[in-house]
Amino acid sequence: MTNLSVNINKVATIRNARGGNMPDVLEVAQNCESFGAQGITVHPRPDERHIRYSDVFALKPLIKTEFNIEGYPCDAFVDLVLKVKPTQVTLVPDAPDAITSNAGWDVKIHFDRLSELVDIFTTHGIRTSIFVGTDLDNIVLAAKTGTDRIELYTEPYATKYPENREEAIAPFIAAAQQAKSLGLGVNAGHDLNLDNLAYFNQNIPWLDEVSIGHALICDALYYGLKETIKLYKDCLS
Ligand SMILES: CC(=O)[C@@H](O)[C@H](O)COP(=O)(O)O
Ligand SMILES: NCC(=O)COP(=O)(O)O
Repeated sequence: MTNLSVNINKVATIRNARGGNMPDVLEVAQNCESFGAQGITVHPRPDERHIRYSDVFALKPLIKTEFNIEGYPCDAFVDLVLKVKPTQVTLVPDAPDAITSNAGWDVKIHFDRLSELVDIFTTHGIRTSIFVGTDLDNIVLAAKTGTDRIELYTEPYATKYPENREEAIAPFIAAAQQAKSLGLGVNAGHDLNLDNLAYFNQNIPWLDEVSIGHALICDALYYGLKETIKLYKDCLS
């Protein structure tokens, strides 16, 4: 079974628009769990334009499922993760001014730093995941860092899916097979939604986890959070 981790960044974006505490991201995270989400994902960025570092500390004692912190490993991020000790840290190579994540790591270029980070987090009992595209050699190098998992960057899949889903999924099946053969767990995320998720999951049945934020929070406007989480979990069953 593939776990659903709900990324609550967008909930914080709405809260931050008015400066108060509505919606309450802590309450929403707990609601997601009680409605069946198997994890909560946050992606704090240096400008704290959505999830704030203080939210991450406040969430930690409340999250009863898997807590996944994603982000670019600047010193402040590494310090945050080591203090909070989530279940999983996902290392993402996005620039501070990126609107959203737009690529996976080039592991060859960043191999030494990624290996060092994996070692540090592993020593502290935190599962590690490295955000990557579908290049097979890059996944071999990711495995050599000692990471537990990779997260496949699924934006190219989501973009191509409406025109040709067989072509869209092919490189992701190959990448996930490569990861599996190297003993890596496989996560996936970015732009997954109610249209494209079931097909992705059916074609990669050994997928461990998807983290979904933008589309899921938008769908919750129409269906409500409880029904939306059920609809996403139905895609993963
Ligand atoms: C790594 C990844 O794909 C997601 O964490 C994505 O970056 C979500 O962040 P936003 O909600 O800020 O777009
Ligand atoms: N890791 C991907 C994630 O957390 C959510 O991405 P998106 O669904 O907001 O595109």
